Amino acid sequence: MEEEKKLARNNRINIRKQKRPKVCSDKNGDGFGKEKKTQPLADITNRQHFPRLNYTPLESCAHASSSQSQAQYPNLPTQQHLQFGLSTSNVQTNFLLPDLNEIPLLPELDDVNIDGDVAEINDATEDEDDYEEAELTNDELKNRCLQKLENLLKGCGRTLYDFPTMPTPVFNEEEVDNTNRLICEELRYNRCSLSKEHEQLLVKLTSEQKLVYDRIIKSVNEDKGGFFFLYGHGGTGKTFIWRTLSSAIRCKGDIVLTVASSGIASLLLLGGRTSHSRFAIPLNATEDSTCNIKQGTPLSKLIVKTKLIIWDEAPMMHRYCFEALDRTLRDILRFKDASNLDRLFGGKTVVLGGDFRQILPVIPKGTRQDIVNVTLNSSYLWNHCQVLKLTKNIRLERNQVDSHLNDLRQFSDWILAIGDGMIGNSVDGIDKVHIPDDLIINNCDDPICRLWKVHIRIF
Ligand SMILES: Nc1ncnc2c1ncn2[C@@H]1O[C@H](COP(=O)(O)OP(=O)(O)OP(=O)(O)O)[C@@H](O)[C@H]1O
Repeated sequence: MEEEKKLARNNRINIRKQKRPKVCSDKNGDGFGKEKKTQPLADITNRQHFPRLNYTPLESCAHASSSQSQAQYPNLPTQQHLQFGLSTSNVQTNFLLPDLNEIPLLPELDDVNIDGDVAEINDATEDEDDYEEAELTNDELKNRCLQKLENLLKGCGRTLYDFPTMPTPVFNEEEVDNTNRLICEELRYNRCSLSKEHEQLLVKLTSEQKLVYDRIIKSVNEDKGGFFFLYGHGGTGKTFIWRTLSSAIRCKGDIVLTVASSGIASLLLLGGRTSHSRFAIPLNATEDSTCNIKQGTPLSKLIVKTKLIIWDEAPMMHRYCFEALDRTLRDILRFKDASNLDRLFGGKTVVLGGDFRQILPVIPKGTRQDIVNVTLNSSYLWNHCQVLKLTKNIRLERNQVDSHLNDLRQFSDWILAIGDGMIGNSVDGIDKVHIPDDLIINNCDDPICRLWKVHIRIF
């Protein structure tokens, strides 16, 4: 027993000390004992399957292939399972990239694609790789691979520039920050299917929806910033426009942040979050509050890269929340361009949406005046806001077969008229609205049961 433990300990030590793999497999996978050949990087990257590969850090390849070969060839000494070597003192270029074709033990390549789960194969890189699923072009994939190698080498006090035959990565500000989990999450969408979705949604837009879409997309494309409010009552297609806008931008590999004032509303948005959670808005925002986002953090980098911010159900939020976001974006984005300090939301395109007839901010025991004072349109921001309107209730129009369509139309018009202050008399500051008889449940023993039956009948 002691002997076995000693042997195992020696094996581990030998593996760690090993500066380069002593053996590797050949094309047939059974050629242990041959020296590893040096291959130019281009031979490897130009192979047909390469674009489908998720890049895998060297340690992962070594780990994955090593454990699989152990499963297949249990009788081989442990060292012979290690197929790649990366020494802290002596890195050989021919070991930097796994020779994927020539190592059949490196698991099924079809499983290791850009949508795949290297992380599942390799526990060691689970945290690191599970967000690296953004769709990449061949060049981006190659560059990421090289960036990762460069980072690994830097950890060893070396650099790819030490190896003249190796290509070098491009690191620049606009480059995808693949260590930023927040950015990677926002780039994870399937661009191809989003592009198709966008085409389908775009042709369906009504003329007033198309006008709204064009205004916002123009602002995003020109990158000059803009502050919009999309005003439309229920069923006019606000969510439909959010989907069209976000698919248009995301299918190009750009970032849209979709938030809503409430958790339930955020569920209707693809990638939606609550605004408090996404922008770290203080729970009790005051007149001078800023969001809890520090310069240089992953969240601030995500915001810098964002093309469009969509904020649904905005009217129910206290105006201090929007003002806090405005101050924070100016502060973050002034480092990109000093003039952003003087621009609304730091020059980002921000679209809020909702209906002021619906829920307004809740002020405990507040008067009407208190509530009006804290709504968005009492903010300094509102003076700079471009209000876009949707008026046609598409939800109703799509239900033309519904035998209760007329009832629904009447009810919808009546509710809107109340919201617009067209119905009701003001007596001593209190508005009184007459409810039509057909909407009142009279003479009933069990009103809740009756209401339930009526509700089911109509909807
Ligand atoms: N141009 C369109 N073509 C086809 N269907 C549409 C169109 N616009 C909206 N719809 C449909 O109408 C319904 C209502 O739209 P949507 O949910 O976007 O409205 P909304 O303004 O967000 O409503 P609410 O405020 O109640 O959430 C949805 O089923 C949506 O798919």
